[in-house]
Amino acid sequence: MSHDPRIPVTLLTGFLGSGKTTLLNKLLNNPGMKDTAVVINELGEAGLDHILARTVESEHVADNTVLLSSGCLCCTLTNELADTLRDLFFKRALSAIPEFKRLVIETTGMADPGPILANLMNEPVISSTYRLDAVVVTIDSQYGIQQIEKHGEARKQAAVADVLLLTKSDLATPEQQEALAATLTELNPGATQHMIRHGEIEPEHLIDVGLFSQDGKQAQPQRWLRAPTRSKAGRGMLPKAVHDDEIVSFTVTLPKPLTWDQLEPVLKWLCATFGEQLLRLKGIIHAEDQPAPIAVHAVQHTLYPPTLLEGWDEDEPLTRIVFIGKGVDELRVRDALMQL
Ligand SMILES: Nc1nc2c(ncn2[C@@H]2O[C@H](COP(=O)(O)OP(=O)(O)OP(=O)(O)O)[C@@H](O)[C@H]2O)c(=O)[nH]1
Repeated sequence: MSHDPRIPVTLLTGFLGSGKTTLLNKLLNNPGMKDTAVVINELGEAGLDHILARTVESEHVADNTVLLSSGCLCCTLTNELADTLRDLFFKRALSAIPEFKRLVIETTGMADPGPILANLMNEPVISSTYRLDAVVVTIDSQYGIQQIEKHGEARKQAAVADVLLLTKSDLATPEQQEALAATLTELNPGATQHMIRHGEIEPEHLIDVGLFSQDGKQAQPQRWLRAPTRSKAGRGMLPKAVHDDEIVSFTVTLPKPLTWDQLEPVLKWLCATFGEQLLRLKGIIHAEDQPAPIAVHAVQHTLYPPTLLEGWDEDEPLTRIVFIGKGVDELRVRDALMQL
């Protein structure tokens, strides 16, 4: 287990028209974002030119911008995403393009983030050179609730987010804004929420918000996990019943330290059991056989190698594992973990 030198990736997604491109344009014009490579996935050829023109205002970014336009990253283009990321990495290594320090991937509005995340993390060359920093999701303040209710894609996007951006706040009433914030808190209590207009937000809220910051130092694991120190429901309380297709997010807090050797098989079993239903798993583990806390991460069937963190930044070390899934049986998960 070691610190992570890989290139951080921000996955920017959000429903059709929710403000992804507006946000990206603003971000890329921020001086703090100058060493950024960008992969943009648009459905169809239409609109590419104007996006290109708007996005690539700085030459630095122009060289490092790739457009994938013949399909959607989550369905037809998964290999192309892998090829593109590999290509960018090798060009960077050969100094054929300006050295970039981070990558932003903008998906189409109908993208299912699950397969994209799995692709990012499962392809060996990609996962050895890039690491997911955060999933940033834009949600239209006016129409977001309707879109989440009607479209599974919008719901999944919001559920896996680390950062939720409630866009177009100038177009929504205070009631709409409050209702959307409450809906999102219920769907994804662990994500941070920011209300924005015209894509304006400081990059520090979206970039390097994962486990490690740009200078290679550990960022804030607590912020990365975004799980309450104490489960709101309290230990031992029964979780709500869920429908098979409902996206749930819950945190399991373990009462005592354990060893990685004890925990790993159970996490692998959970990944194998829930597979595609498990959109994301993130955890900070108090392992008594390790000198410091460890961070774990899983997507669908895959559990990733754990990372050793620097130390606890809270008084009482506590194992917390966040599950985000569709139809994941919370009771079964708690049962399996509590038996440790
Ligand atoms: N009034 C207002 N309009 C906004 C705001 N943010 C974005 N828009 C407009 O909303 C429309 C859609 O924004 P885009 O940034 O293109 O949205 P997108 O998510 O990239 O759209 P797709 O690529 O189609 O999924 C554009 O006309 C933007 O100018 C905002 O804060 N306020």
